[in-house]
Amino acid sequence: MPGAHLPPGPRTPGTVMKPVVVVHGGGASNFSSERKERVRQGIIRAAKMGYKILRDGGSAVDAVECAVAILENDPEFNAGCGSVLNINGDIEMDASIMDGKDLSSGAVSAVRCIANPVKLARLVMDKTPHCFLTDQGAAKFAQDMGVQQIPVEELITTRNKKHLEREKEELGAQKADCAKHLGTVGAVAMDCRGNLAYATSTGGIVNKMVGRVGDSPCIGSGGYADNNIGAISTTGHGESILKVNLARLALFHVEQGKSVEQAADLSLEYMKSRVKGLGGLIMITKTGEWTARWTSTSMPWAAAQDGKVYAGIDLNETTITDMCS
Ligand SMILES: NC(=O)C[C@H](N)C(=O)O
Repeated sequence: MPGAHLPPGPRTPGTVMKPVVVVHGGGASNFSSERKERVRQGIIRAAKMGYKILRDGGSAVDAVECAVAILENDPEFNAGCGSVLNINGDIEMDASIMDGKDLSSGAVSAVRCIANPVKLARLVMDKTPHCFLTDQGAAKFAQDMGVQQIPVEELITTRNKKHLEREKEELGAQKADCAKHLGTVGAVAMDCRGNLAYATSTGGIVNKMVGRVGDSPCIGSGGYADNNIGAISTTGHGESILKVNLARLALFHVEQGKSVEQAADLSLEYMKSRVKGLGGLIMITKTGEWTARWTSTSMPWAAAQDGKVYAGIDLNETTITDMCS
């Protein structure tokens, strides 16, 4: 069963916490078994790389940025290379990142022709007085920061071209089910100093209008991190997630004393009953409890802690392996 692992206890200054990273590959419908294996390998690789940073004493923010960048570079996931296409057959990507130590945040939306939107979001957080840059302003900032421009063709996969064609034939882009909203990526981490962070990155939803911005870059919807509560990254139908502020809603339940799993389920169920939205989330509380929960058909996820890697895609399917295997 994912989550509810032994909390390492409350933090006092100087206490060394047990680091943990949890990643997701987006709320999804069913995969072919061949693709499932590639997705599983990708998600486990990201968790292991994020954990390595934590184990070497790195920060939670560095770990989530690294894990999400790895998934952005993997064409199996809907973020960076592998992003779904909008109505014009173009790619517009959204990403955000947050440091739970001081609530500093960075986000970008509608960015094109860069490999790693999460790194641009990190630059917004670290190098500007703002939290969120969009479209042309974000593109200009990327240029000023020396972020390499790449041709959009490098981000577009054959699978996503076919996906858009199919979607246009079916004319089903506005459906609130999660089946079409695959593959957004996210990570949450706690470092050995007890700091929490999250990052989320996405190509959004297939056949979206030009300029459509989803939940993923919106602090409080696509994710949140506060050392005093927990860290969370969400996925699913963006319009539904925005309407209920899913990330902050789940952390509110944690603040009210709910367990990490209860908080996850209460917020996901609320989104389902109130706006018929499906999705999923990964979350770590300030005491180090973690979980991965979803109402979509499946959600690839992996967690790394204490030399072990936990992973799953479908409900009731968790594998536990040694980190070095
Ligand atoms: N797959 C996803 O999670 C999609 C993302 N939440 C969006 O609506 O932009």
